Amino acid sequence: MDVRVWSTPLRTRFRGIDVRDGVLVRGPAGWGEFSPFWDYADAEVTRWWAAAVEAATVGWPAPVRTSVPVNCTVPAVGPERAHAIVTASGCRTAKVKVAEPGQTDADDEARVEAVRDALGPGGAVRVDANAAWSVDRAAERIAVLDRYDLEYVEQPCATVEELAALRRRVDVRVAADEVVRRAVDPAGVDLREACDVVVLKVQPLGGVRAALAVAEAHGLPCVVSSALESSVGIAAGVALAAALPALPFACGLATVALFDHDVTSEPLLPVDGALPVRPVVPDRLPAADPGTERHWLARLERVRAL
Ligand SMILES: O=C(O)CCC(=O)c1ccccc1C(=O)O
Ligand SMILES: [Mg+2]
Repeated sequence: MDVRVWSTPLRTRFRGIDVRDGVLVRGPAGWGEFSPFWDYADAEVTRWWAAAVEAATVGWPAPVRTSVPVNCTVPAVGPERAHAIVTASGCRTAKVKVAEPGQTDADDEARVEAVRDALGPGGAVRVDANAAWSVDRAAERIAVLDRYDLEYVEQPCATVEELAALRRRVDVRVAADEVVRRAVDPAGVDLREACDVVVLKVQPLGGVRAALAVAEAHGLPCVVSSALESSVGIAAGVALAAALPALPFACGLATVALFDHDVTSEPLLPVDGALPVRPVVPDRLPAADPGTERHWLARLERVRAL
Protein backbone atom coordinates (compact mmCIF):
# COMPACT_ATOMS: atom_id res chain seq x y z
CA MET A 1 0.00 0.00 0.00
CA ASP A 2 1.21 3.48 -0.97
CA VAL A 3 1.58 5.51 2.28
CA ARG A 4 2.05 9.30 2.47
CA VAL A 5 2.36 11.53 5.55
CA TRP A 6 1.06 15.13 5.54
CA SER A 7 1.10 18.00 8.03
CA THR A 8 -0.35 21.51 8.07
CA PRO A 9 -0.70 24.35 10.56
CA LEU A 10 -4.28 25.32 11.43
CA ARG A 11 -5.41 28.89 10.81
CA THR A 12 -6.91 28.94 14.32
CA ARG A 13 -6.23 26.75 17.31
CA PHE A 14 -8.98 24.09 17.44
CA ARG A 15 -9.60 21.38 20.05
CA GLY A 16 -6.29 22.36 21.66
CA ILE A 17 -4.22 21.74 18.54
CA ASP A 18 -2.35 24.10 16.20
CA VAL A 19 -1.06 21.55 13.70
CA ARG A 20 -3.01 18.76 12.00
CA ASP A 21 -1.27 15.77 10.48
CA GLY A 22 -2.02 12.28 9.27
CA VAL A 23 -1.45 9.52 6.76
CA LEU A 24 -2.97 8.89 3.34
CA VAL A 25 -2.98 5.36 1.94
CA ARG A 26 -3.70 4.29 -1.61
CA GLY A 27 -5.31 1.01 -2.61
CA PRO A 28 -7.25 -0.36 -5.58
CA ALA A 29 -10.37 1.73 -4.77
CA GLY A 30 -8.52 5.02 -4.20
CA TRP A 31 -7.14 7.04 -1.30
CA GLY A 32 -8.02 6.64 2.37
CA GLU A 33 -7.10 8.78 5.38
CA PHE A 34 -5.82 7.69 8.80
CA SER A 35 -5.50 10.72 11.06
CA PRO A 36 -6.49 10.00 14.67
CA PHE A 37 -5.56 12.80 17.07
CA TRP A 38 -2.34 12.16 18.99
CA ASP A 39 -4.15 11.93 22.34
CA TYR A 40 -5.89 8.70 21.24
CA ALA A 41 -4.25 5.43 22.30
CA ASP A 42 -3.51 2.71 19.73
CA ALA A 43 -6.36 0.49 20.95
CA GLU A 44 -8.85 3.33 20.34
CA VAL A 45 -7.81 4.00 16.75
CA THR A 46 -8.35 0.63 15.11
CA ARG A 47 -11.73 1.91 13.85
CA TRP A 48 -9.97 4.95 12.34
CA TRP A 49 -7.68 2.57 10.45
CA ALA A 50 -10.66 0.48 9.28
CA ALA A 51 -12.12 3.63 7.69
CA ALA A 52 -8.92 4.17 5.69
CA VAL A 53 -8.83 0.52 4.62
CA GLU A 54 -12.45 0.70 3.42
CA ALA A 55 -11.74 3.80 1.31
CA ALA A 56 -8.59 2.31 -0.22
CA THR A 57 -9.82 -1.22 -0.84
CA VAL A 58 -13.59 -1.36 -1.47
CA GLY A 59 -14.73 2.27 -1.72
CA TRP A 60 -18.16 3.46 -0.61
CA PRO A 61 -21.83 2.65 -1.16
CA ALA A 62 -23.66 4.46 -3.97
CA PRO A 63 -24.75 8.06 -3.26
CA VAL A 64 -28.41 9.04 -3.26
CA ARG A 65 -27.64 12.78 -3.64
CA THR A 66 -25.08 14.80 -5.63
CA SER A 67 -24.27 17.50 -3.07
CA VAL A 68 -24.22 17.85 0.71
CA PRO A 69 -25.28 21.05 2.55
CA VAL A 70 -22.68 21.99 5.17
CA ASN A 71 -22.21 24.30 8.14
CA CYS A 72 -19.20 26.49 8.64
CA THR A 73 -17.33 25.77 11.87
CA VAL A 74 -16.53 28.68 14.17
CA PRO A 75 -13.70 27.96 16.64
CA ALA A 76 -13.46 29.76 19.99
CA VAL A 77 -12.48 33.06 18.37
CA GLY A 78 -13.56 36.63 19.09
CA PRO A 79 -16.77 38.10 17.61
CA GLU A 80 -15.10 39.92 14.69
CA ARG A 81 -13.30 36.77 13.50
CA ALA A 82 -16.49 34.75 14.03
CA HIS A 83 -18.47 37.16 11.87
CA ALA A 84 -15.81 37.07 9.13
CA ILE A 85 -15.61 33.25 9.13
CA VAL A 86 -19.37 32.93 8.65
CA THR A 87 -19.54 35.57 5.93
CA ALA A 88 -16.55 34.16 4.00
CA SER A 89 -17.96 30.61 4.13
CA GLY A 90 -21.13 31.25 2.16
CA CYS A 91 -22.88 28.74 4.47
CA ARG A 92 -26.42 29.26 5.80
CA THR A 93 -25.68 27.20 8.92
CA ALA A 94 -22.89 27.77 11.44
CA LYS A 95 -21.60 25.61 14.27
CA VAL A 96 -20.10 27.62 17.10
CA LYS A 97 -17.71 26.19 19.67
CA VAL A 98 -18.68 27.22 23.20
CA ALA A 99 -17.50 26.41 26.75
CA GLU A 100 -13.86 26.40 25.62
CA PRO A 101 -11.49 26.09 28.63
CA GLY A 102 -10.15 29.52 29.61
CA GLN A 103 -13.05 31.47 28.12
CA THR A 104 -15.99 33.20 29.78
CA ASP A 105 -19.75 33.01 29.34
CA ALA A 106 -19.57 36.52 27.89
CA ASP A 107 -17.08 35.30 25.24
CA ASP A 108 -19.58 32.61 24.16
CA GLU A 109 -22.47 35.07 24.03
CA ALA A 110 -20.50 37.60 21.99
CA ARG A 111 -19.44 34.88 19.53
CA VAL A 112 -22.94 33.45 19.11
CA GLU A 113 -24.41 36.95 18.76
CA ALA A 114 -21.88 37.80 16.02
CA VAL A 115 -22.65 34.56 14.18
CA ARG A 116 -26.40 35.20 14.32
CA ASP A 117 -25.80 38.71 13.04
CA ALA A 118 -23.69 37.40 10.13
CA LEU A 119 -26.28 34.77 9.14
CA GLY A 120 -29.40 36.88 9.58
CA PRO A 121 -32.68 35.46 10.84
CA GLY A 122 -32.93 32.87 8.06
CA GLY A 123 -29.71 31.04 8.96
CA ALA A 124 -29.26 28.25 11.48
CA VAL A 125 -26.94 28.48 14.50
CA ARG A 126 -25.88 25.40 16.46
CA VAL A 127 -23.40 25.25 19.34
CA ASP A 128 -21.00 22.50 20.45
CA ALA A 129 -19.94 22.39 24.12
CA ASN A 130 -17.84 19.19 23.80
CA ALA A 131 -19.25 17.72 27.05
CA ALA A 132 -18.08 20.68 29.16
CA TRP A 133 -21.22 21.37 31.20
CA SER A 134 -23.07 19.81 34.12
CA VAL A 135 -26.83 19.43 33.60
CA ASP A 136 -27.58 22.58 35.64
CA ARG A 137 -24.91 24.64 33.87
CA ALA A 138 -26.11 23.44 30.48
CA ALA A 139 -29.73 24.33 31.22
CA GLU A 140 -28.64 27.80 32.29
CA ARG A 141 -26.25 28.42 29.38
CA ILE A 142 -28.64 27.08 26.74
CA ALA A 143 -31.41 29.39 28.00
CA VAL A 144 -29.09 32.36 27.47
CA LEU A 145 -27.62 31.29 24.11
CA ASP A 146 -31.05 30.36 22.75
CA ARG A 147 -31.87 34.07 22.73
CA TYR A 148 -30.04 33.91 19.38
CA ASP A 149 -32.21 30.92 18.38
CA LEU A 150 -30.33 27.60 18.39
CA GLU A 151 -30.95 24.78 15.92
CA TYR A 152 -29.42 22.32 18.38
CA VAL A 153 -26.82 21.98 21.10
CA GLU A 154 -24.15 19.34 20.49
CA GLN A 155 -22.87 17.23 23.39
CA PRO A 156 -23.68 19.77 26.14
CA CYS A 157 -22.91 17.22 28.92
CA ALA A 158 -20.67 14.17 29.09
CA THR A 159 -22.93 11.15 29.65
CA VAL A 160 -26.08 9.66 28.13
CA GLU A 161 -27.82 10.00 31.51
CA GLU A 162 -26.96 13.69 31.77
CA LEU A 163 -28.08 14.35 28.19
CA ALA A 164 -31.42 12.67 28.96
CA ALA A 165 -31.87 14.69 32.17
CA LEU A 166 -31.04 17.93 30.35
CA ARG A 167 -33.30 17.11 27.44
CA ARG A 168 -36.29 16.98 29.81
CA ARG A 169 -35.49 20.53 30.91
CA VAL A 170 -34.79 22.41 27.65
CA ASP A 171 -36.69 22.99 24.40
CA VAL A 172 -33.61 23.13 22.17
CA ARG A 173 -32.71 19.90 20.35
CA VAL A 174 -29.81 17.90 21.77
CA ALA A 175 -27.22 16.26 19.48
CA ALA A 176 -25.02 13.37 20.62
CA ASP A 177 -21.39 13.28 19.46
CA GLU A 178 -18.74 12.00 21.93
CA VAL A 179 -21.15 9.55 23.63
CA VAL A 180 -21.54 7.82 20.28
CA ARG A 181 -18.12 8.04 18.64
CA ARG A 182 -16.12 7.20 21.79
CA ALA A 183 -18.38 4.29 22.82
CA VAL A 184 -17.04 0.74 22.64
CA ASP A 185 -20.25 -0.13 20.75
CA PRO A 186 -21.57 3.04 19.04
CA ALA A 187 -24.64 1.26 17.63
CA GLY A 188 -25.54 -0.18 21.02
CA VAL A 189 -25.69 3.07 23.05
CA ASP A 190 -29.26 3.68 24.24
CA LEU A 191 -29.93 7.18 22.89
CA ARG A 192 -33.74 7.08 23.05
CA GLU A 193 -34.19 9.67 25.83
CA ALA A 194 -30.82 11.36 25.34
CA CYS A 195 -30.91 13.16 22.01
CA ASP A 196 -32.79 14.33 18.94
CA VAL A 197 -29.85 14.18 16.53
CA VAL A 198 -26.89 11.81 16.15
CA VAL A 199 -23.51 13.10 14.95
CA LEU A 200 -21.70 10.58 12.73
CA LYS A 201 -17.96 10.69 12.03
CA VAL A 202 -16.45 8.27 9.55
CA GLN A 203 -13.03 7.61 11.08
CA PRO A 204 -14.09 7.23 14.75
CA LEU A 205 -16.94 4.90 13.71
CA GLY A 206 -14.80 2.67 11.47
CA GLY A 207 -15.84 3.65 7.96
CA VAL A 208 -18.82 4.70 5.86
CA ARG A 209 -20.61 1.33 6.11
CA ALA A 210 -20.07 1.11 9.87
CA ALA A 211 -21.44 4.66 10.26
CA LEU A 212 -24.49 3.81 8.13
CA ALA A 213 -25.13 0.86 10.44
CA VAL A 214 -24.90 3.18 13.48
CA ALA A 215 -27.42 5.52 11.85
CA GLU A 216 -29.79 2.66 11.13
CA ALA A 217 -29.48 1.25 14.66
CA HIS A 218 -30.53 4.57 16.24
CA GLY A 219 -33.22 5.54 13.76
CA LEU A 220 -32.69 9.25 14.54
CA PRO A 221 -31.88 12.21 12.25
CA CYS A 222 -28.12 12.25 11.57
CA VAL A 223 -25.52 14.93 10.91
CA VAL A 224 -22.21 13.88 9.38
CA SER A 225 -19.27 15.78 10.79
CA SER A 226 -15.54 15.76 10.23
CA ALA A 227 -12.70 14.82 12.55
CA LEU A 228 -10.75 17.72 11.04
CA GLU A 229 -9.50 15.67 8.10
CA SER A 230 -7.80 16.69 4.88
CA SER A 231 -9.99 16.69 1.76
CA VAL A 232 -9.33 12.95 1.36
CA GLY A 233 -10.95 12.22 4.72
CA ILE A 234 -13.68 14.81 4.09
CA ALA A 235 -14.56 12.93 0.89
CA ALA A 236 -15.38 9.89 3.04
CA GLY A 237 -17.70 12.06 5.16
CA VAL A 238 -19.33 13.36 2.00
CA ALA A 239 -19.79 9.77 0.81
CA LEU A 240 -21.53 8.91 4.10
CA ALA A 241 -23.75 12.01 3.95
CA ALA A 242 -24.55 11.23 0.32
CA ALA A 243 -25.54 7.65 1.16
CA LEU A 244 -27.80 8.36 4.15
CA PRO A 245 -31.49 7.82 3.35
CA ALA A 246 -32.38 11.20 4.92
CA LEU A 247 -30.26 14.30 5.56
CA PRO A 248 -32.41 16.88 7.38
CA PHE A 249 -29.55 19.10 8.67
CA ALA A 250 -26.38 20.63 7.23
CA CYS A 251 -23.23 18.57 7.86
CA GLY A 252 -20.03 19.63 9.67
CA LEU A 253 -17.77 18.91 6.71
CA ALA A 254 -16.49 22.39 5.83
CA THR A 255 -13.45 22.14 8.10
CA VAL A 256 -10.76 22.26 5.40
CA ALA A 257 -11.33 26.02 5.74
CA LEU A 258 -9.52 25.75 9.10
CA PHE A 259 -6.35 24.41 7.40
CA ASP A 260 -3.43 26.47 6.13
CA HIS A 261 -2.73 23.78 3.51
CA ASP A 262 -4.77 20.91 2.12
CA VAL A 263 -3.47 17.76 0.37
CA THR A 264 -4.99 18.63 -3.00
CA SER A 265 -5.14 21.45 -5.52
CA GLU A 266 -8.95 21.05 -5.52
CA PRO A 267 -9.97 21.18 -1.82
CA LEU A 268 -13.44 20.10 -0.71
CA LEU A 269 -14.59 23.56 0.33
CA PRO A 270 -18.23 24.67 0.22
CA VAL A 271 -19.72 26.46 -2.77
CA ASP A 272 -23.06 28.12 -1.96
CA GLY A 273 -23.14 26.26 1.34
CA ALA A 274 -22.71 22.76 -0.07
CA LEU A 275 -19.97 20.27 -0.96
CA PRO A 276 -20.09 18.33 -4.23
CA VAL A 277 -19.99 14.52 -4.14
CA ARG A 278 -16.77 13.83 -6.05
CA PRO A 279 -13.43 12.06 -5.76
CA VAL A 280 -10.40 13.87 -4.32
CA VAL A 281 -6.91 13.41 -5.76
CA PRO A 282 -4.12 14.23 -3.27
CA ASP A 283 -1.77 15.93 -5.73
CA ARG A 284 -0.32 18.53 -3.34
CA LEU A 285 0.61 17.06 0.04
CA PRO A 286 2.08 19.50 2.56
CA ALA A 287 5.22 17.62 3.63
CA ALA A 288 5.72 16.60 7.25
CA ASP A 289 9.07 17.00 8.97
CA PRO A 290 11.11 13.77 9.37
CA GLY A 291 10.17 13.34 13.04
CA THR A 292 6.42 13.59 12.30
CA GLU A 293 6.87 11.22 9.37
CA ARG A 294 8.57 8.64 11.58
CA HIS A 295 5.93 8.96 14.30
CA TRP A 296 3.09 8.30 11.83
CA LEU A 297 4.77 5.33 10.14
CA ALA A 298 5.48 3.77 13.55
CA ARG A 299 1.91 4.40 14.73
CA LEU A 300 0.49 2.93 11.55
CA GLU A 301 2.64 -0.17 11.93
CA ARG A 302 1.52 -0.67 15.54
CA VAL A 303 -2.17 -0.21 14.73
CA ARG A 304 -2.05 -2.53 11.71
CA ALA A 305 -0.58 -5.21 14.01
CA LEU A 306 -3.51 -5.03 16.47
O1 LIG B 1 -18.93 19.65 13.15
C1 LIG B 1 -18.23 20.55 12.67
O2 LIG B 1 -18.71 21.62 12.26
C2 LIG B 1 -16.75 20.36 12.51
C3 LIG B 1 -16.12 19.21 13.21
C4 LIG B 1 -15.92 19.35 14.68
O3 LIG B 1 -16.50 20.22 15.32
C5 LIG B 1 -14.94 18.48 15.35
C6 LIG B 1 -13.74 18.24 14.69
C7 LIG B 1 -12.76 17.47 15.27
C8 LIG B 1 -12.97 16.92 16.51
C9 LIG B 1 -14.17 17.12 17.19
C10 LIG B 1 -15.17 17.90 16.60
C11 LIG B 1 -16.49 18.00 17.32
O4 LIG B 1 -17.56 17.97 16.73
O5 LIG B 1 -16.51 18.02 18.54
MG1 LIG C 1 -18.87 17.72 18.53
